[in-house]
Amino acid sequence: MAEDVITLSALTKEYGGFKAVDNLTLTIRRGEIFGLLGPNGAGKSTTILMMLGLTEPTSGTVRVAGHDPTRDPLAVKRKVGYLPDDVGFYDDMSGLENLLYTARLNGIPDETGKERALRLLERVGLSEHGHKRAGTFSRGMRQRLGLADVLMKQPEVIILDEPTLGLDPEGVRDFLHLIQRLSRDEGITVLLSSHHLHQVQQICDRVGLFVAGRLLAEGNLAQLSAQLFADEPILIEADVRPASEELVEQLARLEPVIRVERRQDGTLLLSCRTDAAPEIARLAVESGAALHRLNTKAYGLDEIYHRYFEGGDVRV
Ligand SMILES: Nc1ncnc2c1ncn2[C@@H]1O[C@H](COP(=O)(O)OP(=O)(O)OP(=O)(O)O)[C@@H](O)[C@H]1O
Repeated sequence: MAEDVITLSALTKEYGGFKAVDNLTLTIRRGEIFGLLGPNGAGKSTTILMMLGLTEPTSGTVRVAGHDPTRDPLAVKRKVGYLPDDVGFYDDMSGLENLLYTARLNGIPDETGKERALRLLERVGLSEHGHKRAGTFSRGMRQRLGLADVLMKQPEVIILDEPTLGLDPEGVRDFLHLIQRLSRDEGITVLLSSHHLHQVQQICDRVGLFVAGRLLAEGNLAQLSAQLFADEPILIEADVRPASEELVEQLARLEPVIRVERRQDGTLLLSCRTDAAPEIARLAVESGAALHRLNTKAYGLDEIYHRYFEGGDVRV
């Protein structure tokens, strides 16, 4: 069993009476890439700030790399690299000079610092640009330089807050794969916050879904679906033409049917407790409509995305 690197127990942060993070319990293991996923305002940044010792929990405990960030923020800072969504560099200095500056701030000897900086520039694909002023770097280059920067102190854990913000699709893909390679090659634990389910899912071993300060589910995609849709396990797509209002109402009244949704392409999507396909087919045909297609499908990424990230029906 792998060692736990980050442990959050009943962690809560209140601002006034408002709970930005509500009773969060979560464990992240060494070498894992964990995605902290949730729509804006879900409490991701607040959780990260508590892990870094930059804000104090109202209640509950945090341990990161063997330390309590509230009591010993410096010990955590030595072992944890943090990449905010917009990294600040000295724009008049070159990429390499920025990394050397970080080396000095972290008490790394010049010789070691230079070797490390050159190796990291190469790792993040910036060796050709190391001598250019950081101010001339594109958003994607800045993010890669930011990654090299947090790796200078050889952290055990890196925490990335919305690292793909503002990158184009190709930049997003390259950056995510770079994180994945670094984690695999160097055994670094990665915590990545994002509100892009599709992105997070590409590289994370596990994700935790946050909504309104609470962790609704965690695990890989199949586990998330199982937790989120436990009480409505069957999804049926029906292509019925025409699907009159009256038919939709009749379908919604069927005992196993929890909800009926009319999709943009005109098809119906029915969430059911049990497989109601025979009853759906019967009602459709009795209504005089043509039944073009009826199939059951598994809950997956799209359903999770639709419900929790597109302002769908959020049940907290
Ligand atoms: N210093 C603060 N004072 C009062 N409320 C705050 C403070 N910081 C955060 N909040 C509130 O706490 C909630 C969670 O914010 P947080 O920034 O952690 O969310 P997030 O998931 O990181 O979202 P985003 O992606 O928008 O940053 C929000 O409703 C926010 O307005």
